[in-house]
Amino acid sequence: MRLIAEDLAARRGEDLIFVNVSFQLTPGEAMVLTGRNGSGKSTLLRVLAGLLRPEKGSVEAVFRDGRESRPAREVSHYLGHRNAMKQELTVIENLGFWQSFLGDVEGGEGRSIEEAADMVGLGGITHLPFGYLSAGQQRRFAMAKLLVAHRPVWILDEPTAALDASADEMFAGLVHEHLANGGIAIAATHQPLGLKDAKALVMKGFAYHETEEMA
Ligand SMILES: Nc1ncnc2c1ncn2[C@@H]1O[C@H](COP(=O)(O)OP(=O)(O)OP(=O)(O)O)[C@@H](O)[C@H]1O
Repeated sequence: MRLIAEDLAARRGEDLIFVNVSFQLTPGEAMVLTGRNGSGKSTLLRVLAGLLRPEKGSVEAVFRDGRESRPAREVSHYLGHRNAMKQELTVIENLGFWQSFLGDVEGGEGRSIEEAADMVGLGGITHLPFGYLSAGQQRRFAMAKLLVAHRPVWILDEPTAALDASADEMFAGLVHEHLANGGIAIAATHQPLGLKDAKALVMKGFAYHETEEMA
């Protein structure tokens, strides 16, 4: 599978936020978005995830040498600033909802909820209401959402902001494993996240730099 974005432009309110964004990613590749506050990183990630309609352009997952394609959103996980979990439901209920709502994309299988909880370092507390947990624990369980359904593209908006170093390291491990298994990751992040060989896309509003290997 390849992820192909062609000539994307997006508008927020009256303003065009960016234009002419194109890139291609293949299995195992990652891309990091950088750029000053307000340059459009979150906006681009929301367009890729299908949460915002682009003003122009398309982003598609292409299979079988281009003979088949699907909108990127159908093969993507989106981890945004918010955790997207209900406070009054338990962790099992929250993750169970996402597991059945997202479903597995052909070619892989999601983990069980307990296995995903172990992988984010929080096995054994999935019976608790989400709202009882600390902010760091809540974020770790939001990350577990990526594991309970198989989706080859991970779209990550500041996934580890405000987390401690051990959570950074744990998440870098998850992303690394995802890439090693042929996944794709696109992230706006100031943390390295094990993405040192990632492509870089520098958002500059209307102008932006071509993708390039990060130094
Ligand atoms: N819902 C909205 N309505 C109108 N304008 C918006 C909306 N959301 C964001 N914007 C504007 O779009 C521009 C890009 O915002 P965006 O959140 O994509 O930037 P960013 O690069 O992710 O910033 P940061 O690094 O601060 O997270 C900003 O000028 C912002 O004010």
